[in-house]
Amino acid sequence: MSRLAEVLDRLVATLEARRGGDPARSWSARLMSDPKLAARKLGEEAIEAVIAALEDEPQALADEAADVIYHLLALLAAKGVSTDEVAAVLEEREGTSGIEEKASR
Ligand SMILES: N=c1c2ncn([C@@H]3O[C@H](COP(=O)(O)OP(=O)(O)OP(=O)(O)O)[C@@H](O)[C@H]3O)c2ncn1[C@@H]1O[C@H](COP(=O)(O)O)[C@@H](O)[C@H]1O
Repeated sequence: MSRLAEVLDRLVATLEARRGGDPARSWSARLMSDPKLAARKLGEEAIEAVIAALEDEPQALADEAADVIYHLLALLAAKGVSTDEVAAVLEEREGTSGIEEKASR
């Protein structure tokens, strides 16, 4: 398994462990108890990632990418969408061309 896949697995487990926890002590618990906050934070982090990319700042982009991934996982958890559901969509797309898929829409 890749290093990213391993850390994502641990992060998903951490989020589940924080579910229902004290929002004052855990940012994950706070995000999962407030899906609108989780969605807003994901949007903010995505914009920060775009800015880092446009400003050509590789380390800032890596930092913001980590924020985006964490907040996306928290939003999925908050909305009860499992990472298996996302994996199933990605698996379905494997072997297809993104360009062809876009053209058929
Ligand atoms: N990966 C993260 C992670 N990434 C970002 N964040 C938090 O997300 C919040 C983002 O809020 P802000 O945008 O206001 O903060 P910011 O981006 O630093 O501020 P700006 O630069 O945007 O002004 C910060 O409080 C970060 O600490 C994270 N909080 C938690 N985790 C993971 O979740 C675990 C459990 O954390 P708790 O749930 O807090 O116990 C941690 O051990 C980590 O593994």
